[in-house]
Amino acid sequence: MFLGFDEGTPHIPRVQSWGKPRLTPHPPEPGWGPHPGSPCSPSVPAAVGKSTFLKLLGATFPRWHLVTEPVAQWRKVPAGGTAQAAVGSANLLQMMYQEPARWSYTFQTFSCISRLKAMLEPPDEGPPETPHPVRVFERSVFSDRYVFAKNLFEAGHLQPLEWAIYQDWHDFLLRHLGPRATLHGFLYLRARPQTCLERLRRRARSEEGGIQLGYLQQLHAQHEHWLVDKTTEIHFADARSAPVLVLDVDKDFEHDVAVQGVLMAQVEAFVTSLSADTLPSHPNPLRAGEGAASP
Ligand SMILES: Nc1ncnc2c1ncn2[C@@H]1O[C@H](COP(=O)(O)OP(=O)(O)O)[C@@H](O)[C@H]1O
Ligand SMILES: Nc1nc2c(ncn2[C@H]2C[C@H](O)[C@@H](COP(=O)(O)O)O2)c(=O)[nH]1
Repeated sequence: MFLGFDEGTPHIPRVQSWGKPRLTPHPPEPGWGPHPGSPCSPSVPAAVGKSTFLKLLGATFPRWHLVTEPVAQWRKVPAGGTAQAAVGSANLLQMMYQEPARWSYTFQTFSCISRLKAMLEPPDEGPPETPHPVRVFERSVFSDRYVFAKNLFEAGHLQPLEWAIYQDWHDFLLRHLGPRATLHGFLYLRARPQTCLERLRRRARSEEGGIQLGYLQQLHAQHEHWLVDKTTEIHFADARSAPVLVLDVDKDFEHDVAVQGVLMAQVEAFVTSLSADTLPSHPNPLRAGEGAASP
């Protein structure tokens, strides 16, 4: 997940999501993803519990703007020149899992662009007295590149030429978007690959029936290299230096109010520290009545 503060909206931080979620704040700088007032995003392997976690964030911090992953778009891409998704649509997620060597590059272009669109979309206008103080993205353009695309390349599903082209346009777009594509912090929802596999089986999404533990282990390792060991080469200074909050979600937080309280308090403290570090003149984005549930 990525966290950020909303760009252009004073007093709004942003965050990104994980493996799949992220956070960012948006004022002079963009991104919860990468910057204060820009977004943040959670980063997580598949089926770690991002969506469940985002719902909890939404219930605890109702004024935060949460941006979910556009997985529905990937399952129904308008195809054959028709704009009617119901007639003539392609399930790109399924195609990528069934024939990764053929469809991985196409998938990564579509997923990355759909993530960028979500990031650049201004948050819904609320009443002026209740601006969104924080934006959280379920996953980001950084997970797209430094987890999924990198992993597909290393697994041999992206050809060296495809990987080079992907990185070229990814660099170009992010450099030109500058602060608009920045995230202020990352939430890393960490669980054992075996736990993710159990949750993935429980979710039972038809396209994911063939996913094996080995694939989730690869995604887990990519997250660890990027966010914990810091051995992945990150080509953007803001993303490289953005703070990371590692949250242990291996335990069942879905049905445990005490664990939920602890997690929400950790996120609240992290976002507060982001605002202080990255937005010196930025008022505390967490206002009365918006605190996390007590542990
Ligand atoms: N902490 C948790 N403990 C137990 N089950 C969970 C937890 N988080 C999610 N789940 C369950 O695991 C499945 C996948 O969760 P979901 O939030 O959809 O994952 P993601 O969005 O990361 O793919 C769902 O059935 C959900 O109810
Ligand atoms: N090859 C890629 N697959 C991706 C990417 N982002 C997400 N995904 C897959 C993983 C899941 O099967 C599904 C939705 O994710 P959940 O987080 O809900 O488990 O999409 C990507 O960039 N590349």
